[in-house]
Amino acid sequence: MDAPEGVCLSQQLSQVRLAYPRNTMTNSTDWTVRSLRDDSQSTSMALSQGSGHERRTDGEDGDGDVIQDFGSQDFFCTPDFITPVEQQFCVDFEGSKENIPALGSAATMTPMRVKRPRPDVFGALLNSATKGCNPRISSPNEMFMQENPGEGLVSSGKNVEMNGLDLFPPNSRARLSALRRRVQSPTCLKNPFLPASDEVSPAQRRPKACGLQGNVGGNGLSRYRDDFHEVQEIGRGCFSRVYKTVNRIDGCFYAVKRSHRQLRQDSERKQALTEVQALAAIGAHRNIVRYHTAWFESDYLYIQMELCECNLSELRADGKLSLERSLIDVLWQITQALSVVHTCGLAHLDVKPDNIYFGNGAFKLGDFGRATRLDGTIQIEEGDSRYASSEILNDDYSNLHKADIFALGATMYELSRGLPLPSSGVQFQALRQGKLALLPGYSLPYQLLLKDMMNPNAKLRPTAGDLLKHSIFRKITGSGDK
Ligand SMILES: Nc1ncnc2c1ncn2[C@@H]1O[C@H](COP(=O)(O)OP(=O)(O)OP(=O)(O)O)[C@@H](O)[C@H]1O
Repeated sequence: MDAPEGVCLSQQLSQVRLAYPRNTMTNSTDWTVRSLRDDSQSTSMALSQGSGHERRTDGEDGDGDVIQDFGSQDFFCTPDFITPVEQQFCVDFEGSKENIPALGSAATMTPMRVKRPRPDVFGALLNSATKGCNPRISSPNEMFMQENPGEGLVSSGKNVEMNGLDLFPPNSRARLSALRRRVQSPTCLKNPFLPASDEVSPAQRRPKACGLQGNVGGNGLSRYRDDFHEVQEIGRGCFSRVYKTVNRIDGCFYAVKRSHRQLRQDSERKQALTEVQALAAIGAHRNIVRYHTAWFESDYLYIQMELCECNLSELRADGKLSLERSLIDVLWQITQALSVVHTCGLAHLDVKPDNIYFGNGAFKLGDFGRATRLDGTIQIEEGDSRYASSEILNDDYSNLHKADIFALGATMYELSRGLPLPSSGVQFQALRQGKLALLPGYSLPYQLLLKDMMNPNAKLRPTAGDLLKHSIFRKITGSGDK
């Protein structure tokens, strides 16, 4: 062979090295190596001399030459790769499926697995598939090929395997199911910054196999399952179920609320999103149940929120809320929440003991599912009639912030009295006329304050801002001018 041919071969060999993974070795076609080595000996010494890669062993072919690195027969294991004229080596995998058959095209090729342990490759692959990060990618195979050119591929007859899973053909549902089965929820991480009392126990951190019905998204993947470990169901309302969960990344507990129904119509989605959008608009406040994020999955709405311990109805039932002092504390904190809500131009419209939570050392207003704008630009859905003021019942929405004050007064009245409020009848009417029963054991200023808050005339009720200045809170704030 003359020099130019040798140079050409060297260039081709270096291309092969770029294109083909190491260790894809077979010893079945060493004739090609031998002939090439003989031919190229004069100009491609690096292939056989001084490189230190060549090693003599007793190979199966009896020849005894198995070369384990660059220049070995492994780079020439198929006739495809030794085509001498206008040879087209695949340097760029770039997700092109055209490259794939070449790996398995030799009839005599011994299947040999090249595995690189990549524990997260499926999770990453599926995650990015969900998020549609690359619109050019139409299958997990292509995704892997783009992200890991030339890596982890295994020749196995007609198809190519990755980590033992045959990934082709691409349009196979069974293949996707197999892929899905291989995805294991990661274990929840421990948050080292949490106090010991808030730590998630090892049992709670353990991955769980099953849970919510219909938890898998339309593309077979679940953000809920991926991001959260479900501990238990903690409550049900008319609209949703609420689960105690642990976030797998930050290791903290959260409440995740999932709609009962699949929300397919735009109108029902819009309605369901009221709570999310109201909470997002208001922002974080110590006395408002904190909203973190929300998403749709299989047409169910999921809302990630701060986890609370209990609500006021439960506290009252446990006898922990009977003292005036503790009720004034509740009133002070929820009035602060209402002050923020009203300042943001919103009304809650469903203030009641069930929707006031205790968690992280504070009382918090929650369930903003009926929140609306004070300016009346959003359709109003009335809340629980037991706490509804007379003007709301008469469809007068001109003082919506005062409707919240009435509902908070009614809430405090109910908790103080220890009896459920009527939803109709004489007593129901009396309360809307400002006729409150005496509350034995409670101070006069406290009772008068509740009477003010439940004044039949909305305009005469104090605003949240007025309330915060009331002298009854002096012990809490150390100030107050009334
Ligand atoms: N952030 C939270 N932390 C702890 N428990 C919660 C939380 N949010 C809700 N819950 C529990 O889940 C139950 C149902 O929640 P919620 O009342 O908000 O459901 P809903 O269907 O949206 O409301 P509604 O029935 O009032 O329309 C509550 O009664 C409460 O026990």
